[in-house]
Amino acid sequence: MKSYLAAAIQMTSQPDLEKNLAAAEELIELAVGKGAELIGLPENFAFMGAETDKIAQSETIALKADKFLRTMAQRFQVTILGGGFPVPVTGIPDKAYNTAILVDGNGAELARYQKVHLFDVNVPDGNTYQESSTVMAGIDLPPIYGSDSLGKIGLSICYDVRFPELYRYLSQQGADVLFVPAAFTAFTGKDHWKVLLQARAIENTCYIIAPAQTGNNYERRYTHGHAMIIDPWGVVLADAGEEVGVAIAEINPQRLQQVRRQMPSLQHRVFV
Ligand SMILES: O=C(O)CNC(=O)[C@H](CS)NC(=O)CCC(=O)C(=O)O
Repeated sequence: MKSYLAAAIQMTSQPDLEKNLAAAEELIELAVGKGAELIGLPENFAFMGAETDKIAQSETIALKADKFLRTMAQRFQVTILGGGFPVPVTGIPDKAYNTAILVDGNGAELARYQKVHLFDVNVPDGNTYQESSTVMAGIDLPPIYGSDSLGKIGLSICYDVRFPELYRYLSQQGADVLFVPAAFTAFTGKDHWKVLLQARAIENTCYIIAPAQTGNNYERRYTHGHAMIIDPWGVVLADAGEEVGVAIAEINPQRLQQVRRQMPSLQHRVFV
């Protein structure tokens, strides 16, 4: 593993696939221009809109998002995480998996994860979130991709961040870098987002790359923003604020080793 720059992209995706992919392309280009070699796009990067619209278009979204990620990774010779887009479930027409994929500079898929924890929560922001009405929950623990140059990369999506056992599993498998692409609500995000991410970084002594949605995506849906990269000590290295943009920071294996020497808590686990 070498030192390199990673990017957490922040966007305001809307119910418009082509528009979102065009915006994502610009932001990827911006990140590449700044030297990023590992780039994450947020949950719902390709489409963010009413659940019924999303499911109606899921076949097209799945095909185009997949192709887009491969094309971008190849064109810019970088590794890209597509932080969550709907992939239809065979035989069940009204359901899709909320899927994240990691692709390399050859356009090859390295890892795939289907979101396990679904956001069925009545947030006091005027919205009821019932993700399970259109999303099929994944049943498998997330994968880790071991890259010689970028380190061991673990996947997760958004609401998963509230379930520390998932990240404990990933760190036990040797993860160095944990992706948490999200579309956190503005309401929960203001109090929970940064704290949860820092906790996952500190307790697992891993880097966290957390791409995010921000602003008013559609109707009454407001997302929190603050795409960020956090180091294994819990220090926020970069924070995209609330505007569309990119948070960029160095992923450094020496820093990982240093923190793991200074705080060897992973070696002191008793139960899991
Ligand atoms: O809002 C939308 O339209 C799109 N959102 C999403 O796709 C997903 C599932 S509904 N959002 C979350 O998981 C938010 C979690 C969260 O905010 C928390 O854990 O507090």
